[in-house]
Amino acid sequence: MSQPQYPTPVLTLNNLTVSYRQHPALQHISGQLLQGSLTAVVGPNGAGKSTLLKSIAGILHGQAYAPTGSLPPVQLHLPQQAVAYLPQQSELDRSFPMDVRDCVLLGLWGRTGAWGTATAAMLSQVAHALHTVGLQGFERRTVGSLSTGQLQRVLFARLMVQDAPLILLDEPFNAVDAKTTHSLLALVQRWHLQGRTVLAVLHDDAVVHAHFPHTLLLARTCIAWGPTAQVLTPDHWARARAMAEAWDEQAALCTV
Ligand SMILES: Nc1ncnc2c1ncn2[C@@H]1O[C@H](COP(=O)(O)OP(=O)(O)OP(=O)(O)O)[C@@H](O)[C@H]1O
Repeated sequence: MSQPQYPTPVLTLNNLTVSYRQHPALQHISGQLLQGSLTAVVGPNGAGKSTLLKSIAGILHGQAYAPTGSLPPVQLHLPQQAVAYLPQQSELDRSFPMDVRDCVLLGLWGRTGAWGTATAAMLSQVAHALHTVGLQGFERRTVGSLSTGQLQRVLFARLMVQDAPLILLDEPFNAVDAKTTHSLLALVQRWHLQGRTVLAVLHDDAVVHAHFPHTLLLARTCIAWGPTAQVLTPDHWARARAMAEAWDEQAALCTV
């Protein structure tokens, strides 16, 4: 008799709360990401979307905790190395003197080691990834000389070689033209079909409706999380915007 197939969680959030210097940025987020799911994270500016991704990627500069309960606030059911993270471009130092090939090779860091040499197989993986994103021949260009869209393609090539089961994308299509967005969305779709789990911060509801079956709507707390059509309703957005209007960046420090 065959066993029933239960969806496997790759990530559980247990009452995740994050504060930066005692100012809360996220509060009481609980839920699970199931293996192979494709989920958008949306919400007003300052809603805590990037904070959520950084908490999962393990690169948070704030404090993450669970105010109640004994479980860890972010429970990855995968090793941390199994998580690939694409930061917002504004967080990258483009003046760093690195060429495109080395930038993509960083995705293989775990296999080359800090001072390791890239093998012919690795270089061929890099060439293949650059070809897939339409940047063959760009290997020796410095990252600082690329347009925003070209750099985003390079970073997607890096994610490809990283070959991670959980992929976090922070505003992957920001300042990227429609043609590039279209080809990067095709890559996201391919990752989804390969069974990878993808969580992406997005600002364009039309893109979310068209390509992301699940959505988490954040306004420092969870407004709704589930099938996209049930989450992106006018009522939910009105609640999220009303909460955003009430945020006070100068509020007194939380001492609880
Ligand atoms: N390193 C930090 N130090 C102090 N406060 C921070 C830090 N990072 C974020 N914040 C604050 O936390 C809150 C949530 O920020 P976050 O960047 O996570 O929101 P977001 O939803 O990604 O916003 P946006 O849509 O504008 O990118 C904001 O009030 C922000 O100012």
